[in-house]
Amino acid sequence: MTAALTLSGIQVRLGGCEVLRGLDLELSHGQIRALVGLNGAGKTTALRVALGMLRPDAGHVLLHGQDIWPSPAEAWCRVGHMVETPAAYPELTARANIDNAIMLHGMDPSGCAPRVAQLSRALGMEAHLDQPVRRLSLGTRQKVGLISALAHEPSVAVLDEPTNGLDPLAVVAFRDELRRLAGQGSSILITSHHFDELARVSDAVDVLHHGQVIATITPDERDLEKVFFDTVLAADQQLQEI
Ligand SMILES: Nc1ncnc2c1ncn2[C@@H]1O[C@H](COP(=O)(O)OP(=O)(O)OP(=O)(O)O)[C@@H](O)[C@H]1O
Repeated sequence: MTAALTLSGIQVRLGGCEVLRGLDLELSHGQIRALVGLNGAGKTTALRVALGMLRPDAGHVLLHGQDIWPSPAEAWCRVGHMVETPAAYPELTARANIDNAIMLHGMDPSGCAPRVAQLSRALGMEAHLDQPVRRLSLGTRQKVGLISALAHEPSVAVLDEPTNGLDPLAVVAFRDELRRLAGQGSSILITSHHFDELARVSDAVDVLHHGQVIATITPDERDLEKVFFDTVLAADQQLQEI
């Protein structure tokens, strides 16, 4: 079966630095896959490439088997995403921001209203839907971003540090939501620094180090945090010996 999302041989140079150095990654149907790595490892850059927000210097990005270039905006619209700015228009209400995102995905906001209501309830966001985003706390803005990314039940979702700033109740609700989406066949790529959370929700965790995937861990088999540190330390040791 064709993968939902494939990144192959991705190379990116930014500001004279090699940020991604031949990154390969495959997201299967119904899979929750995570990218972990130290600050600056290239996680956000990889997601931006996956979404067609950044053109790689080399390599290919395939969405459901089709190269996303030369129409990256189309691919971007087909994928649920939250990378960098959770809610784009601070003067608009949370609901208007969410509706804008739904329209960006080519859907009718009224058709997605029940789903927005369900996600808002689950994430504890109902009371804030009609407030301007500029008045919302950081965690509440994050919820706006998550609802915007998931309201249209995307076949592929790409989420950068989705649980940042969420309260514990919202973290649990978000985890349930990811599992529900994956159970329906959606594929989800996330980044996070929260290993406990990743161990609970991910099917596979890729360790990104200096722009390359150096290991893939199945979290239910092993202590994720320990394997991460061992893998990164061993890679650095090898580099020093060269
Ligand atoms: N526009 C840019 N110009 C130059 N360098 C950049 C640019 N964007 C990112 N970088 C560099 O690319 C590297 C990877 O950044 P990226 O944001 O992808 O890392 P990350 O793994 O997401 O980090 P973090 O865990 O801190 O979020 C960093 O060294 C960063 O400084």
